[in-house]
Amino acid sequence: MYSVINRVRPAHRALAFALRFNANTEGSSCVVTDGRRLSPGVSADVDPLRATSRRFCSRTALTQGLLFRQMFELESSTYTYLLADTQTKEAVIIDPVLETIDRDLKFIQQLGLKLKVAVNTHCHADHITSTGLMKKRLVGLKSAISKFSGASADIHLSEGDKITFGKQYLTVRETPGHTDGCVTLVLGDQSMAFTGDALLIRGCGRTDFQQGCAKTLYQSVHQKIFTLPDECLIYPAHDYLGQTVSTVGEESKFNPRLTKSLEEFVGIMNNLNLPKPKKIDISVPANLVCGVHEV
Ligand SMILES: N[C@@H](CCC(=O)N[C@@H](CSS)C(=O)NCC(=O)O)C(=O)O
Repeated sequence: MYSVINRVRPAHRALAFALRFNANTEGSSCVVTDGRRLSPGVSADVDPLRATSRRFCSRTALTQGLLFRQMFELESSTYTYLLADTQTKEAVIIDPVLETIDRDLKFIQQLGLKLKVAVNTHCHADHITSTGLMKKRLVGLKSAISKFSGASADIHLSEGDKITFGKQYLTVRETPGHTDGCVTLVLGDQSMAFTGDALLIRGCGRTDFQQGCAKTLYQSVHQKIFTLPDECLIYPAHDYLGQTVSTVGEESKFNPRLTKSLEEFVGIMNNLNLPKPKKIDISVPANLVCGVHEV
């Protein structure tokens, strides 16, 4: 971990430390960003140039018997989540990244967890999943992804499926639009939702490749995420501004894209003009085979 942090720019290093040491605690944590340009339709409420002094809520759910960790991968700004039952030690990892496999496996080993399932919220375009390699390193680990993703996995998920670990479980809600195979994973007591790229904090996943469809995404978010309790914590697959967590209540009130009408939303999404992810041409083919393409 230290060697990774030492190779990066000072602002990134500070962000990594802030996320490692301050996230997942009660109250709020100070995080730092590197002044990225905001995408069209993304709120300027979080000014990246002034974000060094901003504080972001990082409260976690208080579900009894749940261990929860949010981990960050710097290059793709991806969040990986680890959830475990504190009694049985059975665990699930969400959206693990190839570059951070050693960190994640070391952490799992240190905490004495039995990792049952590695689940991807969708076939990622910007980074390669570590799921396939993790399966090679952890006997009995199963991979899971939506049946609509087109990707190979041990478990193909569909609406209403439950991923259990000890007394805890995640329920699958299909939330297509960024890709056909996007799912949101909701903790059993509906206190947390892992939204992948469907809903980001004050943003959402782009809809300009991999079967993306703005109208479908709008309907997914409104029907499958905004119908969760207002207090439900939102944990996305990415954040580019140092934000760590939001809630259904906040996003349904303040999300600059998804509070618009369907027509306005489609207009915003069709005019984002974002450069394509740098690693898309290697990530997608690799993620279609659990990240082990030509490995
Ligand atoms: N610069 C990054 C890619 C950034 C990006 O396109 N992010 C995606 C999610 S990963 S496919 C996205 O949906 N962004 C939404 C937005 O509004 O920014 C790279 O080169 O990898």
